[in-house]
Amino acid sequence: MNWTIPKFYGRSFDDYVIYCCVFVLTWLIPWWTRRRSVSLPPNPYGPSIFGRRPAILGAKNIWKQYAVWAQTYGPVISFRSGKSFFVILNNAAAIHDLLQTRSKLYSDRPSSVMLQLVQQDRIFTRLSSQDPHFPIYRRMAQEEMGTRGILRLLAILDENIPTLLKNLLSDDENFSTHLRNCQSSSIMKAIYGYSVKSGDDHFIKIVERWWLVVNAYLRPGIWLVDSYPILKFLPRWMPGAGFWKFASATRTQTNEALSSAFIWAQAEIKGGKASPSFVSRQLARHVDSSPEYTEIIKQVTGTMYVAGVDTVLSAMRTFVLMMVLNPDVQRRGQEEIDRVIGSDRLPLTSDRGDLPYIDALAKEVLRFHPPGPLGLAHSVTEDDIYNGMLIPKGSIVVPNIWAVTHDKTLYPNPMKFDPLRYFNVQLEKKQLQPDPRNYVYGFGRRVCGGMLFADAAVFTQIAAILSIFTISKEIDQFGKEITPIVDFTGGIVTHPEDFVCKFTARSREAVELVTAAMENRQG
Ligand code: HEM
Repeated sequence: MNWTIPKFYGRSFDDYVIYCCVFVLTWLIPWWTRRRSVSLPPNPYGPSIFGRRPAILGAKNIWKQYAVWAQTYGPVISFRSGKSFFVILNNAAAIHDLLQTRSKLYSDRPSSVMLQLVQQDRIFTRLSSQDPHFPIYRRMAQEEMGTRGILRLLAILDENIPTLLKNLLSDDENFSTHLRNCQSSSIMKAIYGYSVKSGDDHFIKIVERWWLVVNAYLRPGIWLVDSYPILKFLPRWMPGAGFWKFASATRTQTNEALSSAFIWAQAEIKGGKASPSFVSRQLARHVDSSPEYTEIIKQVTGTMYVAGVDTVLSAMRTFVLMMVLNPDVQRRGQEEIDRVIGSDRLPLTSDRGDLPYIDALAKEVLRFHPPGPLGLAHSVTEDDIYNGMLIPKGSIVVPNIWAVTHDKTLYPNPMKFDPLRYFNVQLEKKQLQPDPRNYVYGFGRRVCGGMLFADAAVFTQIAAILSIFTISKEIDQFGKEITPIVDFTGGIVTHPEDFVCKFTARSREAVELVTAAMENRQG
């Protein structure tokens, strides 16, 4: 029998063989050789047998473990978890070189099958830097919360302080709840023009229920379907397809969390009753634009709430813990407030320039425990080579912010809580320690979209609390002081583990000041 080789598009099979050879010789082999000549960053776990690693990013204290490994393996370490390849950057130089200097390459976010299934890949913190809408998201955040926009928002932060102080006066046991409500109220007002009436607020509950789920279950590496995307074709009734149930419940929750307050704000604007807000200004600015813009405003503002409450709360809980454990620092802060502000009024956001010690104290809180010790993971869009190591395209790149803010070469004696480290006169070597805000708010094109708002909120709450209260150790039933342990939860945003303490009003005048501030607010 005679075999005839068929022709495709007028070319013979031989032609295609030759094209393939040319492709392999001119592109594939050099690429392969280049890739083989550099090695991956050291893997502290050693070779993996089954290709799957435990989900580790949100584990408690994992940032400390990475920092310890960095001492043995160098500042850049890597490992594989299922199909994901993780690169952890453990010092300021590596973070600067990759996430800042090569920001164009390193600004993507890791996506995953699960994120797409729950439709979370459109929220600000998760949006791909390759998405055509990404520059619009960033521009919007800049317009509303950048150096000019922030000036409109400072009054909101000041307005919410009297309620916080009043709540702490009447019920210091639940100080975390009061701190959370204060920050939630400020954000809801700034974003939607919505005034939160009680801690039991309907909109806040919706968002917080959703965020609890997201924080706990949407970390890279948790779901098997992320490592083995083929699993998404499993019929929903099959064992192992339980992720479908989670995905569909979370998708509904996501939609509700992003839409509820937004729809309320739209109705207020339509009815001519709205107070100025992020939503009202942006809707007015894009009044003739497509519905696409409305969707973007909804995604951006919804993310602002979730990104902005837990983070500030974490910093404030660390502040309270540090005040319990460092009474000298607390006293010094109070002295500065008494000297500069006096006892006739509460400190305001605008007092920052006159309160350098409180300013330093706020920085030290962020350094001592960055609310996101591992920041938010970036992802790299091309193969890259750094210091002779290959960072493969698609790697999940994690900045270990905690390791930087506890690097002895930058911050001597890093476990000491010491605001004086930012005053160069205090340092024998005259070496100024870097401002930790350069690290704790993230890097490059993905730097925190609400950084100035967050920073002003942390400063104002700290100054106001120290002007009215002394925070101290709680006394147990046997009359002994309870010393809290310095220990932090796992998660993306991490908090001090629950602890008890007392808020005692510093004087009768302080109590009267709070009462008067509340009356002014209501009047
Ligand atoms: C002390 C409080 C806060 C800290 C420590 C903090 C820290 C961070 C960090 C580390 C990132 C990731 C940056 C990166 O990927 O390199 C981030 C992103 C972000 N933050 Fe904050 N944040 C805080 C408060 C806020 C507030 C109050 C808002 C809004 C009102 C906000 C909005 C955002 C947004 C929208 C992003 C996503 C930016 C993007 O993906 O392009 N944050 N933040």
